[in-house]
Amino acid sequence: MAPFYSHPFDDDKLKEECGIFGVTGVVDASNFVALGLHALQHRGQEAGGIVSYHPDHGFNSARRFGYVRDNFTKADVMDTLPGQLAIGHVRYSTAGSKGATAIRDVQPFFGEFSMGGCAIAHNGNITNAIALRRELIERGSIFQSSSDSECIIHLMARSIQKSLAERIKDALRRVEGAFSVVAMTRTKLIGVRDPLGVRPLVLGRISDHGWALSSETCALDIIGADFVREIEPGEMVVIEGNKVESTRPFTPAKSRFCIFENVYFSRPDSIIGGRSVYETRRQIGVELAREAPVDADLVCPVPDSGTPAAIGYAHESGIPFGMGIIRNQYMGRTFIEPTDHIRNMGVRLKLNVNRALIKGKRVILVDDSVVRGTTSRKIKDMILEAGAAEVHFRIASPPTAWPCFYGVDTPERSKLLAATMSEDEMRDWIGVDSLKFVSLDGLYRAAGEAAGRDAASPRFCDACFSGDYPVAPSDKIEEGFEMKAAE
Ligand SMILES: O=P(O)(O)OC[C@H]1O[C@H](OP(=O)(O)OP(=O)(O)O)[C@H](O)[C@@H]1O
Ligand SMILES: NC(=O)CC[C@H](N)C(=O)O
Ligand code: SF4
Ligand SMILES: [Mg+2]
Repeated sequence: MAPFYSHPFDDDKLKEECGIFGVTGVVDASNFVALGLHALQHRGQEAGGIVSYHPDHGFNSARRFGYVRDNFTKADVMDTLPGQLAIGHVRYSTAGSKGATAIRDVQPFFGEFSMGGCAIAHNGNITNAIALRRELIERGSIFQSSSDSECIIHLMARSIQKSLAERIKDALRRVEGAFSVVAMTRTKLIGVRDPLGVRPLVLGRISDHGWALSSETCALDIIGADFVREIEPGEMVVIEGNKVESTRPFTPAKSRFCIFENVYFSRPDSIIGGRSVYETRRQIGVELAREAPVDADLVCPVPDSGTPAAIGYAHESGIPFGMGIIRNQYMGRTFIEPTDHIRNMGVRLKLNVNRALIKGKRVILVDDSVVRGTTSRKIKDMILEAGAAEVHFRIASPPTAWPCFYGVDTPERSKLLAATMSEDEMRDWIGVDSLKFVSLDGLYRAAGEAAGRDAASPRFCDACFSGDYPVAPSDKIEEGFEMKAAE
């Protein structure tokens, strides 16, 4: 077991991933970044950081555990981040330390080079980070953190290229896995997406003088920026003044955007690949209703992430939609609790049954995913206890049977319910009258692929459902992870 990849929450369930944001050409850039990160908070709640540059004050940074709103709204912090160029990161760890344990793992990372400073914020996960770190340490690099992302800074330091942008290219050509990166030098804002474009990254325009790079379009909306376009898979943009220069540093590959962004990670008000995430989710519900109908009295979402799919299911089936489960908006995320006991309680604290609506009804519950099954089991107990006549689960993604190695912190394979049980066994284990998942083809149709999944050349990464990993997770294979056998 690699020491810097293990932590006490390793049995936890599927998580979001990081959010990255950067702006240039605006006064008080760090305040824009704070707003952008606040809009991306759903992608990472462990910690956040901002780096800014001002010609008189140089590079400054602030990194904090916890929410953006609790850290980057205070004058005593924001006053230390002057300048018209800034980037930021909200973290959900996939490598290195977890939770609020090591501030040195909180991004952006910064390096001082002969040609000036450079800060980097990374969303994704480097699948050869252990091998790279080993090699870099053997060759003299002194790591400051346990994060995979820090490899990028050290690879840049070893590059012989003359400009920082060229050094970033050199570094990222050695990196395997998933990366969307926002970086800054003294004068440039830089955005890069890995050749498969697994993680999102978009470009926005602020009035006629500024630019923004963001994980999702919802964070452009919050600062009133206009969405210009997506950074394309394998593309690097270097923004200086009013100029956006685009290059393709990597060997071209067919893009494989993460399909789970559509199901769960991205905010429903974001636009991905020209489609509204909300609409895709609603359409998954429509597909589910066609594939897995059931006679019932009420369709209820597991809020919030199951809501658009439940709306689609109700519409397509003609069964009334109702809020049978109410979410306490002030509850923190369940993931922060360290033990199973408290985590299980977390579901109770966060979600409560609307008894008056549920009593005596045959209820269809729609959730986005089943990972360990903890949530489904708790909710079923709550619904039955409130007097439901029947409980049917409909899930807006196929069974999650494989871990993600590209920027989402999934449990090891043996802890995934679908890795060890058939659909019927899962139904019995959760204890519901019926349990059905949308098919992979149905999910692709909902995401805009009318013909379903093209097995020879799938449009998305769907490895957590299919076991078809577009990039071999070499570190994990070295640790003993077994890939799915060829069919
Ligand atoms: O099968 P499990 O291991 O319980 O995991 C699946 C659940 O985890 C997520 O919800 P979560 O409670 O993490 O957060 P959410 O509020 O974003 O839906 C997801 O939306 C499912 O409801
Ligand atoms: N979820 C992410 O994108 C995480 C980025 C990086 N791998 C980290 O653990 O900090
Ligand atoms: S394995 Fe799943 S969660 Fe990870 S990138 Fe692929 S589709 Fe997304
Ligand atoms: Mg949920």
